[in-house]
Amino acid sequence: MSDIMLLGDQAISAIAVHECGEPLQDLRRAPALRLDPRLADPAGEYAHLRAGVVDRLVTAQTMLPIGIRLLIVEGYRPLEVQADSYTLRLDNLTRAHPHRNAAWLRQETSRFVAPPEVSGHVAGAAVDLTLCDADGAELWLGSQLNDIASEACYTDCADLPPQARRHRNELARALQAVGLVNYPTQWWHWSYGDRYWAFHTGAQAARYATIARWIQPDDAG
Ligand SMILES: C[C@@H](N)C(=O)N[C@H](C)C(=O)O
Repeated sequence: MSDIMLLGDQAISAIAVHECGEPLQDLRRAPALRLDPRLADPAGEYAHLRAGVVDRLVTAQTMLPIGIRLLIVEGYRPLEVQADSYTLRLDNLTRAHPHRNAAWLRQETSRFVAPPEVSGHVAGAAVDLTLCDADGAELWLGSQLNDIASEACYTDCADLPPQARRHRNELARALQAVGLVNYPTQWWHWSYGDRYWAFHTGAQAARYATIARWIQPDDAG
């Protein structure tokens, strides 16, 4: 697991961003995709993603075996929410490793929580998702989504039940076919158009910049 390019690496923050201007789309109005409410916020921000990401997910779903669907858990995340969880994890790691320097702490924090300035969720570019059956029952992919307590969160974890491995492979095949990139410390985290995606695809720049605060159309006036 040591050769993973972490989100806190300078190679990621050095990548330019050329905002393409694509809007966020509300997945609650995209019936083709099933949305899981476990992280729902009152404004429905979690249910938003850039339109180009939504289109790709819809196509990816058609590439899954019959009877299996994507289950979307979290898309857009406000900057302040990302900043709070980054600071919380950094503080915990600093307490646990008081002799480590700032660079090491930043890298290790980013193993599971992105620095706010490079976060794909804050750009509407990253999505946490899993698989479900035709009735919406979640499939087992080897760990709970967002459970980072065991090695099973790593996408390539060797020690998985065969069916969980099969499901992970099916998810990866479909999402990679439409151009999404996985963060290898978390099998559920995929993105398109953010800096991490640009790094891995060789794109000259990321397509989606940070959206600090998403404003509902009704609030805009
Ligand atoms: C905190 C976890 N759910 C997550 O989203 N991690 C990624 C790497 C992020 O913070 O962007």
